[in-house]
Amino acid sequence: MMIIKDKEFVPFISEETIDQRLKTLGAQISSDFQNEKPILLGVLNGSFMFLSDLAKYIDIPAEFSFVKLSSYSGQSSTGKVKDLIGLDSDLKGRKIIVVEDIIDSGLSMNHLLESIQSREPLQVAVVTLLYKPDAIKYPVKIDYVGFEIPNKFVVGYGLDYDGFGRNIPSIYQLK
Ligand SMILES: O=P(O)(O)OC[C@H]1O[C@H](OP(=O)(O)OP(=O)(O)O)[C@H](O)[C@@H]1O
Ligand SMILES: Nc1nc2[nH]cnc2c(=O)[nH]1
Repeated sequence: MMIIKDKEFVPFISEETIDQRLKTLGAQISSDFQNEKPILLGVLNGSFMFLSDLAKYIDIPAEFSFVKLSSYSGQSSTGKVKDLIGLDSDLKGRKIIVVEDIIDSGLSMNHLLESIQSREPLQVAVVTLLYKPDAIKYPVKIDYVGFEIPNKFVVGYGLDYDGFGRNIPSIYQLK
């Protein structure tokens, strides 16, 4: 059991289980993108640990870059519109692999994909460590999923609760 601020969390996915899954994902991505020189685009803050560990199992030439979604700017039919900030790579004509820690409602990934598409990449694939199929409100085509999980709040391995818990090396679930 672990307490972060006012909430209790219980162990959910171990370091060993994550590591094994990342080995498989890395091998799949390496095989699918051989000779393609993809750009792996991590979405901060949550993806920092996932992308860093996954990168070690990617054994093809690839570039690595990070972006962040601003908290919001303006409104759209889907609610808050988030802008893509910090992009320092030219995506035009490139194969992009977007790397997220979690897809929950799908809102963030939908906004992200719209922003990325406007930069005219050749192809966009999505990899997420965690996916909550029961929480999805804005459907997303996901190419690689680490783990499908129930609709319960999780922390650790990059994911925070109110800013804390990102440095926990495994994943915990709200009790
Ligand atoms: O599918 P959704 O319902 O949109 O939720 C998923 C998003 O929520 C988290 O980001 P958050 O905004 O907490 O930022 P962080 O990565 O800095 O923790 C996560 O990293 C995803 O980007
Ligand atoms: N930490 C954390 N962030 C999220 N963002 C969307 N879903 C989640 C979740 O379950 N945990």
